[in-house]
Amino acid sequence: MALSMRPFHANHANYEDRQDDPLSKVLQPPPDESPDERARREQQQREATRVSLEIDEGIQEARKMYERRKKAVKILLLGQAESGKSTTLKNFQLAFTPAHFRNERLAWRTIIQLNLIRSLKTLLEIIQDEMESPTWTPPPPPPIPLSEKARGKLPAGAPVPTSSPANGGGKKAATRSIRFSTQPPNDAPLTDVHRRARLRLLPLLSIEGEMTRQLFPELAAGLNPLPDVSLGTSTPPSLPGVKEVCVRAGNGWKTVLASLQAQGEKGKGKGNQNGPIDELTTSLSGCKDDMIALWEDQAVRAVLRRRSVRLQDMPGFFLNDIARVASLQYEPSDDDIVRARLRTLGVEEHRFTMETGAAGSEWYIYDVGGSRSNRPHWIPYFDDVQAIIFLAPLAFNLMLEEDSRVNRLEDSISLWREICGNKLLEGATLILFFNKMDILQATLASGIRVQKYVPSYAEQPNDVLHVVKYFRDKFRGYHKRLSPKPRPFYCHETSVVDTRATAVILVGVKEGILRAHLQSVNVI
Ligand SMILES: Nc1nc2c(ncn2[C@@H]2O[C@H](COP(=O)(O)OP(=O)(O)OP(=O)(O)O)[C@@H](O)[C@H]2O)c(=O)[nH]1
Ligand SMILES: [Mg+2]
Repeated sequence: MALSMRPFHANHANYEDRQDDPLSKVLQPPPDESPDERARREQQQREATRVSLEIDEGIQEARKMYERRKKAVKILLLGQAESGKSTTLKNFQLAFTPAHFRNERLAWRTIIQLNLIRSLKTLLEIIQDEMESPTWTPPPPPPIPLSEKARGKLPAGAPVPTSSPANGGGKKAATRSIRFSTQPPNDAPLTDVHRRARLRLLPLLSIEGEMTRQLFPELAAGLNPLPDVSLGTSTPPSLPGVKEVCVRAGNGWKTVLASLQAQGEKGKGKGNQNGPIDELTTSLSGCKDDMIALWEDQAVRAVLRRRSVRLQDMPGFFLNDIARVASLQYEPSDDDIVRARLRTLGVEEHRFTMETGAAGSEWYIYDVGGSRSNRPHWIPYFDDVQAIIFLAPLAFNLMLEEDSRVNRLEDSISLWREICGNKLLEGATLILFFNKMDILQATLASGIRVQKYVPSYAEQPNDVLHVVKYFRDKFRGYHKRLSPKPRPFYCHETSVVDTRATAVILVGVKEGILRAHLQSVNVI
């Protein structure tokens, strides 16, 4: 298009000399052109010139972008789903582009509220399951104090929590802000009070479902949007249901959130209607006391213990922060944003112009979806990255969410082997993060033995020091054996939800990558 317009503009000066050029001939004004026709033709020529210049500028801009990208440092974050890639990215943003990070606070508020409801949903499902289990029989209602009966304050048959100092007395216990169970933790049964609290909280789940549908329509339909194949080779497809808030590559969800927010503002302008975002906040706030009571309840805790469920290790866990997150004035802290869970799908490119450190330098960080169906989408990014940060939580006792037959650590190791041996990546620096060290620590402290899951670990001490050393040696061995060319092995133990400790590690990582990059382009 730009080419065909050139004769009007850039080559106009030698127009007369081009009488033999067939294109010029076609473009010659007709000999009997009227003044009106001439004016129209000249107007068209001016318009064509303007468009042509615009296209030229666009090409220039694209060329500059390309050059900038070629010179920039490019990092790929890899690892299985839930390994902490997006959380590491947020740490990068917080450390090196804090202003940009904090600009997105409002968008994260909704995601965190949805995270909270997700954990609540799991809790309610467990409570329901417990109550429906054949061994559960509703305990007889505790005796109603005669004085209460006589005053006729309670409906017939209503269960009345026991009056005790622990729950603030019988009268107070009938309100929502009670502690439901007062018996010793291990014998406390679930009662009708729990069932009713659960029923009161159920509407929150519908609101969450509706919100998720609006934010991520294709996911809410329960479809797996990407084919399920491993890195390079095909495996039988599996369609895991979407169980949490997801984000497609790109920043689409932030735009949708902004428009939902605007919808709310418009509603307010008209003096009545709340938008969906305000509705979510108001509903959460209305359910706050019930949520706190249920989560802090001894009988509920006993059920979780019996079933060995540690909700606090699940992604996007905010049940310990209900009072804050479910308040009307909630504003996420930096830590909240870092801990928020938003599953990545596909590959997201994030451009950084450093605000601190090597200020002004350009970095591109690619954050990828880590579940098996996402992995084929990583490959196009392999031939142009300087460094890979590979996240491998030492989750020796957990299975993949998308395939409950596959051990997470085993999956991480086979992925690491593929990355180490990949020819396209032979020039890239590989940096290994043993992430979620806090969870490893808690797992080992709870008495779970590595040997049970990894028989070759044998009788070595079941502590962090030995476990880390054992697996570091394994990862180092594959790195050495499979790398097409020798390269240094870097390994860090991280808990990337700890932003302060992570910032220190990232500064070192950033400097190392920058040095290697400058060396490769012969600047130093
Ligand atoms: N306790 C703890 N939680 C972590 C750590 N790193 C990440 N998380 C949490 O784990 C969850 C998953 O982290 P993400 O960063 O979203 O994982 P991801 O690798 O991007 O996952 P995909 O996008 O599905 O590939 C989030 O809720 C994080 O807050 C850690 O070191 N310790
Ligand atoms: Mg992610």
